[in-house]
Amino acid sequence: MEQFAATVSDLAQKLAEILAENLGHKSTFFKEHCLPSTCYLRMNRYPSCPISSEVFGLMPHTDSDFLTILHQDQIGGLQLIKDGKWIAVKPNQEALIINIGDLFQAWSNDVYKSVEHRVVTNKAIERFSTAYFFCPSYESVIQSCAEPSVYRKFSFREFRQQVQDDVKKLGHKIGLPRFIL
Ligand SMILES: O=C(O)CCC(=O)C(=O)O
Ligand SMILES: [Fe+2]
Repeated sequence: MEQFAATVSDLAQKLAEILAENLGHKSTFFKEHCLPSTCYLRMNRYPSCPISSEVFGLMPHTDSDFLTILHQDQIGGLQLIKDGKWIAVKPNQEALIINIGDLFQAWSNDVYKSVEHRVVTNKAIERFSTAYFFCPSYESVIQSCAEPSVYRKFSFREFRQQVQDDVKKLGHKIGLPRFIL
């Protein structure tokens, strides 16, 4: 697991730099703000569920980070929204899935989009996945790399707090729309 974390941590740094350079920004932001101590791994277990059509493994959401690197087993269940339709992501244990998170959407001024995804459960078989969340420190300020900016600048702490408050009050995350100028 430590080896996996080290490998995906390097990969996340490289991908973030490439995605930033692609927008014309040779950014040191990610090296300075996204450290091994501010990123984290989550191991997900989805028990089998006889009423799978009524129960999500994971509710529809976007990730509150820059990038997520995901490894899933052969069971399947991850879906993402494309043109208003839920599309199943074909399970492939030899592949990693890269998701753009909310912070990259804000940083790129909506050029990169944080994809909405969910997990449906399997009637008979449990499923496992491992997700690496590429996050900055709570003090880091996320600001658009282009003008005019779609979102006001915010600290990662502020963003997480707003998400938590919304989930508590409304039962779901609002996310970036809270920060539109
Ligand atoms: O288990 C999966 O395939 C997705 C996990 C996920 O979206 C998350 O942990 O945020
Ligand atoms: Fe997710």
